[in-house]
Amino acid sequence: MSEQLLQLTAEPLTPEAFVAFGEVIDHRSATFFMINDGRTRRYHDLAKVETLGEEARTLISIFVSQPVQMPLELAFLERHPLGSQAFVPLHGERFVVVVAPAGDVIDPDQVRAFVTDGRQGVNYRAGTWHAIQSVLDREGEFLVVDRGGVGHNCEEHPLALRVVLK
Ligand SMILES: NC(=O)N[C@@H](O)C(=O)O
Ligand code: NI
Repeated sequence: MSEQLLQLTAEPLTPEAFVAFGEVIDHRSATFFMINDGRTRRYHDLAKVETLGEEARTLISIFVSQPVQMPLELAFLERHPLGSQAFVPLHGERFVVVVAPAGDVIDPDQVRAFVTDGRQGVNYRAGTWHAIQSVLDREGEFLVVDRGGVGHNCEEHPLALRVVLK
């Protein structure tokens, strides 16, 4: 039996809409305190880095990704059970975010699609199902913070998806 194609329209990303999946990394919606003799605003602790399991450690990487074409056709979502994963654009790149709540089965009714505004990053909570990075418009460079260590930390869940922008 062919798998049902799930069609989604990407909504503008907001911290409130994303709360079930992790955090939106965006200083514009955050508080700060002054440091460096009043020269720097520190927008502190914007997202929770999770690193679980044997020899777990935090990795800082750079992803340079080619843009996706819309509508975005996806065949699976993935999850990282042993750690969070954050993506922060380095040059104002917009990207598409597709997520579903953690759990061993994905309920199609709970899958959500978002589009960022170029100033936002995301931090997927450990176990949150998500599409692989999907940058729009042009080649994108992202700072990525996620988990290294022993153990398998990337699982896929087949799901036929088509995502459109409004
Ligand atoms: N595999 C990898 O490092 N990246 C993916 O997890 C992704 O979410 O893009
Ligand atoms: Ni991932």
